[in-house]
Parts: sequence; C-alpha cells; structure tokens
Amino acid sequence: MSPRADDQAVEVVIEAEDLRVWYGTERGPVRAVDEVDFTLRRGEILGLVGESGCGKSTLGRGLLGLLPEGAARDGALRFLGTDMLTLSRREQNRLRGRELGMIFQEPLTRLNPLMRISEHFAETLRVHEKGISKDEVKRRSLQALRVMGIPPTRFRAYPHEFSGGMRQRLMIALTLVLRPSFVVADEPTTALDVLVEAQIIRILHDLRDTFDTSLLLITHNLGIVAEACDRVAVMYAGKIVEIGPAAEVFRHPQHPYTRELLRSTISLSTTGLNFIEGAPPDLTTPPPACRFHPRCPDAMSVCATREPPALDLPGGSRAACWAAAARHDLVTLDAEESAPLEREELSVADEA
Ligand SMILES: Nc1ncnc2c1ncn2[C@@H]1O[C@H](COP(=O)(O)OP(=O)(O)OP(=O)(O)O)[C@@H](O)[C@H]1O
Ligand code: NI
Repeated sequence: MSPRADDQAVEVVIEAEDLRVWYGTERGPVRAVDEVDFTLRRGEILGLVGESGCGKSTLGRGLLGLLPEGAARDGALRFLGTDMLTLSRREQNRLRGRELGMIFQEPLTRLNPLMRISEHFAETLRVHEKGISKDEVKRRSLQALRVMGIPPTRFRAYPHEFSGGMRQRLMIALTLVLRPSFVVADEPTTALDVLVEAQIIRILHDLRDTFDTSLLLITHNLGIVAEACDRVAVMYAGKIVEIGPAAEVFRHPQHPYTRELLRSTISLSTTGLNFIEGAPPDLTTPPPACRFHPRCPDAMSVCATREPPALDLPGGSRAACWAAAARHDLVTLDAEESAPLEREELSVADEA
C-alpha cells in the first residue's frame, strides 16, 4: 500500500480531526489535547504557540506517535491520506523512521563520539534507504549540512570537534537528510540560540524550499512565528482556539486569548512584566464550555455554559470564540447569553 495513492492526498500532508491525546494519571486522565482539528499542506510551516502547559508538545508528539507509556490518542489522524491511528505498530515505525521527523529540545543523545560526521550520515541513510549509492549519500549529506549552515569542510570531522550549537544543528541535519515529509520542531531554540533570528528564519525557509517538508514549529518566540510561518495555531488548555494565516492572526487576532498572548509577549520584551492574569487550568478538570472564560476579559454568560464552535471568519482565520462569532454576525445571541459574565470571586482554596 502506497501512502501516496493519489495527488489529492499528496497536497495535504497532515489531517487531524477530533484528535485527542491524554495521559493516564492517578488523579485521572490529563486531557492535554482535546478535539483538535487542522490540516497541514506540503511545504507549509505552521507555528504552534500558547502558554506553558497548554499541550503544544503533547500535540507535536501525538502527531508523530511518540508518546510516553500511559498516554493514549483517538480521533482521526491522516498522514498523506493514511490513517495513522489504525496502522499496525510496525507500519507506524516504518513511516516514522523515514517520513516523519522530530527535532527535540535537547537533540544530543544520538551522536557517537567515535564516528565521523560522514559516517553518521551514511548510517542514517543506509538504514532507511537500502542500496543508496556512496555518491548519493555524499550529495544528500552535504545538502543537509548546507541547509543547517554547516560548512562542507566539516564533513569528515568528529562530533567533539563541533561547538554545542553546531552539534545540535548537525542533529537536525541528520533528521533532514531523510527528507521527511513532516517534521515537528519543538522549541529548537537550544540548537538555534546562537544564531540571530534572521538566520533561523533563513534556515526554516531553506528547509522548506530544499526538502518540501511540512513543519510544525513549536516556539515561544512570536517574532520567529511572524516572520517564518505561513500559518499560526494558538493553543489554550488542550484546544486550538484560533488558527489562520500568520499575518492575519498577528494583525487581527480574533480570540481574546490570542490578543492577550500577543500583548503579554510584546510588553514582556519592552516594559517587563505583563502576564495574562491567572494561569492555565489543570487539565484533569478543565473549565466547562469555553476553557478560557475564567480568564477572559470579554467573557459573556454564554461562554460559561456552551462551548463555542470553531468558525471560519472573513479574514481567513478560524476561531472558537462566542464574542468573535457575534462580532462577525455568525451567531445570534439573546440578551441573557450576551450579558457580561458574572464572576464568582475566587476563594483562596480555588487558587491553591
Ligand atoms: N508524561 C506526562 N504525564 C502526565 N501529564 C503530562 C505528561 N506530559 C505532560 N503532561 C501534562 O500535559 C499538559 C500539557 O503539557 P505539554 O508539555 O504538552 O505542554 P506545552 O504546551 O508543550 O508546555 P511548554 O510550553 O512548557 O513546553 C500539562 O498539563 C502537563 O503537565
Ligand atoms: Ni512543550
């Protein structure tokens, strides 16, 4: 069975529908990804942002099937048209090795100090592409090094001859050399910290242009998202609350959480502290209806009783917010539903 059965499927690389991922814990399931829907096209870079603990890494790992023991996923997840959740473990592993890649926060573990860089590449390529020629190994390896900004003269060096940052970029090159169709880069900042933002953006664009890879980029750096990503998804408490073209989301955020996130980040770099008030909820017992309503400055009474549907908005974004839907006349709320939310004072016990 070929996963590239028809052209239609080739264009859409990842398709998630009602995807859920949870961790079994003593306190009950932690629903870290809840009913997530999105698609990713070939060569597209999607930024994934949100406060710490919102489920970004869990979504990234869930898409690749790289979850720890005790975690589970359901819903639908198609990769190049193939349903990943019904594949056998063996088929999953085969696809993962070749077509799916992950760039981790600390990607240092896989380097063998006794092997030259060239040998690392040769071994990686031979495992996944049996019978690949020596010339092809060299050509592909040098191409991957170039994309990561490593000079070809270092091809025969040993790992210890590289600086920490360069070693991490080398690890990324070892992922890219297989030309995966889909890569998740989870806070690749340690690898890329030493580079200025402009270089990171160039690498991301080179990566896409050279390999036609689709990339999910998880980061707290909204500057990089604005510059390097085609689209951005904003995650809050396990849900994608807004997704759309990066330029549109940054210029016209539709969900109050997106707006607050942008505001807090911008003022963080200019005036110091300005966090969004409160904290993300415990994901064993998230708030009912809109999960952001307890912290939302725009909350109406409907926000605490009914979950907002994700609706396509005129600017090309999709947001799950009653206020945004009402603003665009996509829903009609009665006076009671649209009344400002009356909040109960948080007791000390609730806050603990
Ligand atoms: N192995 C695990 N077992 C139980 N709960 C977990 C596990 N890993 C993560 N979680 C919980 O799942 C939720 C989502 O975590 P996740 O790491 O996906 O968030 P994140 O958005 O990537 O955060 P950060 O920005 O800090 O990396 C959190 O509440 C976290 O505590
Ligand atoms: Ni994370």
